[in-house]
Amino acid sequence: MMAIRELKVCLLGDTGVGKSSIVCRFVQDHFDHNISPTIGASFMTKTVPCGNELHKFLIWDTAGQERFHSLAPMYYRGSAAAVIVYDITKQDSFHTLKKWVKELKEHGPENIVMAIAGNKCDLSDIREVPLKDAKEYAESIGAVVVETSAKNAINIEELFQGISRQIPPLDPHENGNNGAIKLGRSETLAWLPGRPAATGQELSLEKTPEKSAMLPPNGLWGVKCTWEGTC
Ligand SMILES: Nc1nc2c(ncn2[C@@H]2O[C@H](COP(=O)(O)OP(=O)(O)OP(=O)(O)O)[C@@H](O)[C@H]2O)c(=O)[nH]1
Repeated sequence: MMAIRELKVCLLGDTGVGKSSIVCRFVQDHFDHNISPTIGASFMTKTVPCGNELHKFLIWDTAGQERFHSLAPMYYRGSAAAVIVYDITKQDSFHTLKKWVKELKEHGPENIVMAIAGNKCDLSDIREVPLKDAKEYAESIGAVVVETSAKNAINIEELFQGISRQIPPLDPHENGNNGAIKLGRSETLAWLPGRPAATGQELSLEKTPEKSAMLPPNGLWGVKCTWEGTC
């Protein structure tokens, strides 16, 4: 049995830190020296295995330029995870990262997984942000942290694997109060686009409309689950 989960992920951070380059490396294994600044946001997907599940990342790469800041809530709202990127050669970008974390804590989804990427680690000879500082900060906010290089394909897969590991697995054999949903053969949970579902909210099952399931206590963050095979 394999569950496919769609996980909305957004990338946030200063302009020029390498958000688009990270996504491009992860999805297409490609690096473009002349990549243009993002206008608004761009969208890509990639599916990776995680234990007994497949995680389909729905990746929203936001524009880092200040004039686009007000659009960000559209992308982090309903996200299962946020990748907040700074450039290890620019201390300012690390300050901006802290502002994003504050905004996420105040206005983002309650259970959002935060992953910090210190990008451009191929330029460590001109680094301004010590890895130790990033690790201490990440620990203080309970975030995953890794230094990456989109250019040299360092730790890009690991960054997304780190997110996957933080997403609690769904257990189709549990039910009710302890947090999972029992589904029959080939049943599909309704998609809850763009908003976390409330605790205990009822979901209709698309293929068996007479049945319903209760959401786990911590909500599902807009996750669509397709169970294949027999439960
Ligand atoms: N040396 C090095 N350069 C990188 C790396 N990642 C990105 N760059 C370069 O940094 C510049 C900005 O990269 P982008 O991916 O456009 O940055 P961004 O954060 O998406 O920028 P916005 O779209 O404006 O928010 C480009 O010239 C990239 O080629 C990296 O890992 N190492």
